[in-house]
Amino acid sequence: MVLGLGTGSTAKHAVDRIGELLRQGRLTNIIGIPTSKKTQEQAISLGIPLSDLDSHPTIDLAIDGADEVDPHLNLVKGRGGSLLREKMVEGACKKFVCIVDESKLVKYLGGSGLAMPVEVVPFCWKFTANKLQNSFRNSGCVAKLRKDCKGEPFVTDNGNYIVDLYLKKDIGDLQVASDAILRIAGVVEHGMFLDMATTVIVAGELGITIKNK
Ligand SMILES: O=C[C@H](O)[C@H](O)[C@H](O)COP(=O)(O)O
Repeated sequence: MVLGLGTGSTAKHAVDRIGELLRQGRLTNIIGIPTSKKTQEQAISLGIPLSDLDSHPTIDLAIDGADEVDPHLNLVKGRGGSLLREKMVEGACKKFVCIVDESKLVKYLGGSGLAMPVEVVPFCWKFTANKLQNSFRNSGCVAKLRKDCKGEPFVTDNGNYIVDLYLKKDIGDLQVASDAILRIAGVVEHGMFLDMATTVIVAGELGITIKNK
């Protein structure tokens, strides 16, 4: 089985568990495809055999977290900065299981008021950020360059920057918004994962809910 290994505080538990099952001999014959350098390091430390999309262009199952989930199981991802590799790996999956707690459920993407990440090339990032902000001005969009803890631009695993979009209102048709973002030269990828999750597992006060596509 080829397994996409997600990134973030939630996915970390899943990767730990996969490592544990392997060690106990309860899981055999798996290959992991990590979605970030951090997950790659974690998987190596757990002895999980790894490969990549070049060698395994079809993935059986990916497990990952998300930042927002809308009622149609569309997601926002990338507040940890790993959206590009996640989108490549999870876009190549037969099944994509997303695990969240109920604080991640939103009425519409961007509805948490938190960042909607867009990965951009560093070259003239302000130009790209302005284009992004203008594209969504009707939704009260503010575009900000993400900084690291030293106040320097946050650099992704791919050597790019992240521009976070903060929205005051619904951006409307998500596919139209996605196409508009991807048409801007300088944009590499955005954190909206539309129609990609096949299952979302939601942990809440009253237990676990499983939502299937
Ligand atoms: O870039 C980060 C990933 O998209 C994460 O999967 C997402 O931010 C959710 O992370 P967490 O499980 O830590 O809330």
